[in-house]
Amino acid sequence: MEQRIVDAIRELEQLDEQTNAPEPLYRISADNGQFLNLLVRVSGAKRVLEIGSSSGYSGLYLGEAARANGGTVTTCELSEYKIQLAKSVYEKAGLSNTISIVEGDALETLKTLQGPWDFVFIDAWKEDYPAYLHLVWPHVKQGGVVVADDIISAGDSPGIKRYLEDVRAKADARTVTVPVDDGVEFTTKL
Ligand SMILES: C[S@@+](CC[C@H](N)C(=O)[O-])C[C@H]1O[C@@H](n2cnc3c(N)ncnc32)[C@H](O)[C@@H]1O
Repeated sequence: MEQRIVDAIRELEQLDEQTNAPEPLYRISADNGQFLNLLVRVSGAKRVLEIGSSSGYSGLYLGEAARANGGTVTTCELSEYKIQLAKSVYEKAGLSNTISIVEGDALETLKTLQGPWDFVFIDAWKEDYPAYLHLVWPHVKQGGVVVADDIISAGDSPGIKRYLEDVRAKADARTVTVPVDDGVEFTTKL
């Protein structure tokens, strides 16, 4: 990975350790980041959507891979603090031409975004996961991928339970839980 992307990743890891940050970052782990980066690379995804940018940490892994594929990342966030933080992080990493932030409530902004999506990463509040699946699935291309985070760590939450029921009930999906870090649900559209 390019040094300035590695530096941006390290900077956010250090910020995450500070107890006086204005808002918790709730970032994925470095292992999960590497996993997402590899998934985007091997799938050749060019149109990547992320729901829940936070500080931009996961976006760095997604953006590096999407750019290698000649693609872009669209990422949704509603916290003003995190939007500004992510923007500066993408800039420092040299990824601001690759990653664009859609500001506002993703439950609304997603209705305005054009698919098709090759790759979708869902990592916002867990109770909204079923709604996100409902909103994005029609816009996921055939052979496209949806990855949802915290499937094991938040497995008791009603949102995650419902998400798993819904995704497993889809006739046009194949899906599996992968125990990387907090656990991700990896789904492809048939
Ligand atoms: C778990 S954090 C995302 C972490 C990020 N993917 C990472 O690993 O760096 C969830 C983020 O989703 C955002 N979020 C929650 N609900 C949202 C909504 N309805 N629209 C947009 N962003 C939302 C929160 O503000 C928070 O920053």
